[in-house]
Amino acid sequence: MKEPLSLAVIQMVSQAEVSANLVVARRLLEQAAERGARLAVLPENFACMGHPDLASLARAEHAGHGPILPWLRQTARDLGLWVVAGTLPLPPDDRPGDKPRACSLLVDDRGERVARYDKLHLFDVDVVDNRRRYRESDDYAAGDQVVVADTPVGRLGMTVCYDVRFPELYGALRAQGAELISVPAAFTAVTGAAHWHVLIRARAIETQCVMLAAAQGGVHPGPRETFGHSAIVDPWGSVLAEQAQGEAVLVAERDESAQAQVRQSMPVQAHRRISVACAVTRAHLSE
Ligand SMILES: O=C(O)CNC(=O)[C@H](CS)NC(=O)CCC(=O)C(=O)O
Repeated sequence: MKEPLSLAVIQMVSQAEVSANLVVARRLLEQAAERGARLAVLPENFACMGHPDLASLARAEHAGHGPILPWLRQTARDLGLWVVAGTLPLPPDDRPGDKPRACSLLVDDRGERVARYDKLHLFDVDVVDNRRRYRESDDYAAGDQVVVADTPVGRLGMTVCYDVRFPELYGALRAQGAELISVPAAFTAVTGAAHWHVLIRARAIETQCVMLAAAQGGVHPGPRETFGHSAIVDPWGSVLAEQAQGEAVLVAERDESAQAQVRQSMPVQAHRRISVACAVTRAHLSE
């Protein structure tokens, strides 16, 4: 018998203080490891929601003085767990003076960094909630790369939150062989209620990938309310596990033969008539 490939999605209600969020994240990752997970996905901004000075935090992390990266390496190593570290603010590796990006890091079970994905689509949107206006580009610059990485649970495509509204990114990930797709998120309560489930299930169905959607779900400083409903969705679009609000650990097994069956019986990748050129446009990059 092959060892099961268990996947975990962590839901949090992160606050402004980094150290307190890291204590919570550690406890939830421990639960994921105890339940047999090989890879776990943390939500967007797991370590800081409503942090007053993201630029300084990003600079400190890049310089190796921040609290988050050493914590991440240590936790992954202690628990023997691959971790998708939701997002944290980091400048580009080779340009530490640049504006931070919303960076999703993949670390392996020895705590080594395996991949870095910088959120491509920034949430500059007017929403009818108590904040009304989101301008993510005030704090962050956009990424410029599509990223897949091989893990023991399969080939992972990396995305973040608002990206989930841009199916061509997911098509590019499928074309690059993705079998699982991570979506750390902090959807607003308003847009989440209207669109979240449709979007994550549609991306699962279109790509025939497992969607690992790790959300923030509750009330944060601001105040700001996030939708939650973290979920693991299988390649047929079925929701295998879900949590509406509050801290949670979701675990599900990757069924490789079921995924192969879906892809074989409905070969959408072979049927594709329109291929979208997979060049990331730089036109929207700020600065
Ligand atoms: O700013 C932070 O503290 C954390 N980052 C976020 O919350 C990000 C950028 S503001 N949120 C989204 O992308 C929401 C997308 C969304 O809600 C939708 O597409 O409807």
